[in-house]
Amino acid sequence: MADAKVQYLANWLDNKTADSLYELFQRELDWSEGLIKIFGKTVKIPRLQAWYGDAGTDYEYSGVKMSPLPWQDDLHKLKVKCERQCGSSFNSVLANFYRYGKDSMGMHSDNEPELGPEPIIASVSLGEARNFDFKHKVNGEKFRLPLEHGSLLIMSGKTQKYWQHGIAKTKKQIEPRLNFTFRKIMV
Ligand SMILES: O=C(O)CCC(=O)C(=O)O
Ligand SMILES: [Fe+2]
Repeated sequence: MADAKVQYLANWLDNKTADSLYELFQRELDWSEGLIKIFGKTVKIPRLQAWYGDAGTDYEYSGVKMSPLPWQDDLHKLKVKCERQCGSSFNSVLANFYRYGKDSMGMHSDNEPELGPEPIIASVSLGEARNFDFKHKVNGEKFRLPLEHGSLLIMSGKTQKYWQHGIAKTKKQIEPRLNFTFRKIMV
């Protein structure tokens, strides 16, 4: 991919760990129906989500101000494992719970000013594999990458500047998927 730095590590978590975290995070995290503002109207987003992070890492997301919950222990351990892998530090995570095929995430870039000019984002996936779509903002080039159970995707460099990404809906009968995108918010 031109203008991007993307690394995909399949089976980054061994299967046993991935299976147990998949169960544990569904149970233990404080999932809620997120809200966003579209043209001044507040609407539910098509998935559940939860923000965890260090105190003070407030984040404005699609017009809605979010304050992080304090780290859950296992999530904090996963953060440390991502930090070791990436050689950089993270202070917050957006957790997403795609309950079924019609849950999705629209095309976007993680390019909020709080993330700095070339953010490193570490994205852990658990459960049903879902397609991660990339689209180049200038030439429209596309890539599709299924994010599998236990995988880690690292996006860095100019990826957010030049590419959008998202999770499309599917009509297939599928199991839930969890995703965790660890970020560093400049405070
Ligand atoms: O679920 C995914 O893999 C994508 C999540 C994402 O793009 C985000 O949280 O910004
Ligand atoms: Fe994203």
